[in-house]
Amino acid sequence: MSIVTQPNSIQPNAIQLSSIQLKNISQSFTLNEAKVTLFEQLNLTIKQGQSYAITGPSGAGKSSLLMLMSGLEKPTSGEGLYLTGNQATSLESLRTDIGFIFQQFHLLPELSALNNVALPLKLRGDKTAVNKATAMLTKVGLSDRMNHSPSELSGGEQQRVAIARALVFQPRFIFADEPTGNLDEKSAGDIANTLFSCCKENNAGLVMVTHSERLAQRADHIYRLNQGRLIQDSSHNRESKVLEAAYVN
Ligand SMILES: Nc1ncnc2c1ncn2[C@@H]1O[C@H](COP(=O)(O)OP(=O)(O)OP(=O)(O)O)[C@@H](O)[C@H]1O
Repeated sequence: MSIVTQPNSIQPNAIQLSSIQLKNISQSFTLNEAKVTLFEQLNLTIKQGQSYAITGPSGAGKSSLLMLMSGLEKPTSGEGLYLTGNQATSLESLRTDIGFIFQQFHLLPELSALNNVALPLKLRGDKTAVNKATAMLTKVGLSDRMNHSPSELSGGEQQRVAIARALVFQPRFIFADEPTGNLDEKSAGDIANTLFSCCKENNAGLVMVTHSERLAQRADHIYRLNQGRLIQDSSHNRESKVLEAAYVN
């Protein structure tokens, strides 16, 4: 194990950041007796504290890949590992440490925006759930919409509630499927700022599936999924040196 420290830092509380490792992952489906292979033998490591964009044509399998790396679905073959400190566990144990922003939001229709956002905290027994949810909704620009139900909100506003819900309990990893898909350019920029700043504040890993080249360019790493192959854009690598320095291997 090697520990790299920041200059002038005080030992020994090196931050132990987690990572997600996909090893030789393949995913295929049988549709009308025909086998459809999305990808084969794919390898990828996601580090806490880094941001990743996954781009590629519609139907390439980007959302499916996001579901696999977050442990919400299982691959046809291959292995997914969640590495924390010296421990390697299956991706199922990642569930309590992730915030997921779904393409279709998945907000609970009978709850207000405030209660949708407070829910993950309440489920964790946090007595300050409502205060934290209020602060998070204010951060995403919805301070005047807290008591509205999802059906009373526009698509873009529901998107922001979903983002607030994913960020509010400070998860180690955030997975976002088209997080700015329903937003105008100004709101998309604002939401991207919130996503990146919250991840930075909490040292969270961020993995986004997006068709927006502008959003992808803001990530530390860009991957393109096309015809079953995942290729890193090697001309684009903005890996955060500060976070890397604190990374424990
Ligand atoms: N559980 C499933 N059973 C059968 N086919 C599936 C399943 N999940 C995904 N697919 C198929 O896999 C393909 C890839 O879907 P996916 O949503 O991952 O693509 P995508 O790259 O995210 O597309 P988009 O950019 O349009 O959202 C699609 O043709 C989809 O119908």
